[in-house]
Amino acid sequence: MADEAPIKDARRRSIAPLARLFPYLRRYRALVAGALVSLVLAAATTLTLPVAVRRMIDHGFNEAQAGVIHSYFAMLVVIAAVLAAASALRYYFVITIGERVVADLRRDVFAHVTTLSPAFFDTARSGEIVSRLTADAAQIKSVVGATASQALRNAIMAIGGAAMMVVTSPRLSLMVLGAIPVIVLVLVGFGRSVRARSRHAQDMLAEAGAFAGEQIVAVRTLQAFTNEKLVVGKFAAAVDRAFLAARSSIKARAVLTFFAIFFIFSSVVAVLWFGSRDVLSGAMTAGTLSQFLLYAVLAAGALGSLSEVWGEISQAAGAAERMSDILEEKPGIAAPAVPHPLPAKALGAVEFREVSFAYPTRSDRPTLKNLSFTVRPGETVAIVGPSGAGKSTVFSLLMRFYDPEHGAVFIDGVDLRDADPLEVRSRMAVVPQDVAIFADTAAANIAYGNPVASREAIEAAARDALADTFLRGLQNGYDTQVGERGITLSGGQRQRIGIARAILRDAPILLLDEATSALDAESETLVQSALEHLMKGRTTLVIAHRLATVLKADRILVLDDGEIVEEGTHRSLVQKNGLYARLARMQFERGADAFEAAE
Ligand SMILES: Nc1ncnc2c1ncn2[C@@H]1O[C@H](COP(=O)(O)OP(=O)(O)OP(=O)(O)O)[C@@H](O)[C@H]1O
Repeated sequence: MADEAPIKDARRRSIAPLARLFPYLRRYRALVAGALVSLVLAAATTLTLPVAVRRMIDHGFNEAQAGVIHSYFAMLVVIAAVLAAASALRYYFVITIGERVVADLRRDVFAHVTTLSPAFFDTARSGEIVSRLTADAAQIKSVVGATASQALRNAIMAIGGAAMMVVTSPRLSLMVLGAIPVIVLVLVGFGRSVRARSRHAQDMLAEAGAFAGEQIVAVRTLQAFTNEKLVVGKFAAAVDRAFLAARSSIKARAVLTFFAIFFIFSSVVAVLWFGSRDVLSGAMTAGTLSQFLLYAVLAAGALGSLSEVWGEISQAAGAAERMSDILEEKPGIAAPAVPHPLPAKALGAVEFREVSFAYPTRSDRPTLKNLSFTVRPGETVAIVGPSGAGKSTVFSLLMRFYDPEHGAVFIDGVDLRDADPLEVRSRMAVVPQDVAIFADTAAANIAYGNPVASREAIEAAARDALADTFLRGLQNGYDTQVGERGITLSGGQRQRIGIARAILRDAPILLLDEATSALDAESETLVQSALEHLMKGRTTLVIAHRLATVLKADRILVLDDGEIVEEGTHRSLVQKNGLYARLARMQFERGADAFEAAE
């Protein structure tokens, strides 16, 4: 690990990551060709101007050749028209390419992020990933869309200008040539420091963005704990750090610009000084000196802007690298080359065989220890245990969000590691404790369980989940916007949406994580009835927090510290008077009467 950092640093300094964009550019060959043609045309037209100027100075300004000067001006107008058209086309092609490429890149990065396993998200901050999709992508867009073409135009102008300088006066050109190594050295030296600083600035900005994102998502908690001042202070400090980092990068760039322009123009002045002596001695015409000077100014200006543009290009290289880092992130969980198909007719049998597991972020502490149990098709098994016992982890392994370290998990006799995770998950429907509601219509939220479901199917699922009545009561019924920027649903309503989603998914295995938050009696009855409907004919694993649920379960597994410590029915476990009996007395207080009755 230790020697990896310098390699990465060396790689970071280069603009090589931009090469990752070539496959995207290749898709739009016609646009790229159009951009290149108009670019070269614009540069070539500009390069003809000094010749026209020399001719006007040497031949134009005397009475005898008044006709010639008219035709020269007419030609200049034509050149201006070509230059204008070529520049406009270049703008169109180049900006379109930039937008197109970045749209593709954004889509690919987002698509890739959705394939990454939860282990990646355990350590990555979602705000940072969003910043890759927005800030970094915007930076790449400006480079692909404008800076790259500016760089190319300046390169053409610099090379073309230099070539024309040699053509115009080889002697003066030689002098300029002497100055170039000095200039290049300065540019390269400062360029490095500018890039390092701007990368740092970008990192700082991403950090501030991630912090703000986190707080905004949790704004209710933030306000409830009246931590506005604290949080604003922290954000202000983060923004200030980003500003200071940006200022240091700007300073370095300003210094770079000073040296670039000073060196380049002072060498032009020196050349002019020598050239003027040649004109005085008659070795050169005034027009030729003007032509040489104009080429020198064009070439020098182009070099100067190249140095500026270079900073932006390397910034974008940093952005491209961060985006490709995400693209290169291999999903920890992937289908094998030849996935073992699950039986065509799903049974819904589940088995954990000697499963041991530790989260990658806490590899020293096993969360599940040698866990073995089976669930027969159609059976309802409740998992009960103290907080942190590993109940949710069992679900995560079953959905193959993580792989066990030892042992294996089977569905219908197939080891999950041999199957395609998409197929495995498509056999399951999950109702989590906290149902995620997306900013969309109520109908679309239910259809998340099966995006191709018909409107009738959605409404039928809502009826079965006992959500139909309250949905119809909303302002626009099923088409009411819910979630962010829409109406907020109550806990019980969210759960029933979650249940409707699971009904629509119609999967043979059902994973229920009962909400711990207390619903009022009426909501609870509704949710319970909806669940009963959902569980019919399916294998159900339920993390149980309610007496009604454990009473109905065929079997109860009692989990403690990653191990099954007891197993049986409510009655047998209460009689055993072990951990379950203790938990039941504490957890099921609300249903105390029923509890007594069941005993
Ligand atoms: N993504 C994660 N990374 C690291 N550790 C985790 C992760 N998720 C859970 N844990 C840890 O694993 C242990 C088991 O967690 P799990 O969520 O499975 O417990 P649980 O029985 O479902 O608890 P609760 O009833 O409180 O939800 C806990 O100690 C928890 O801190």
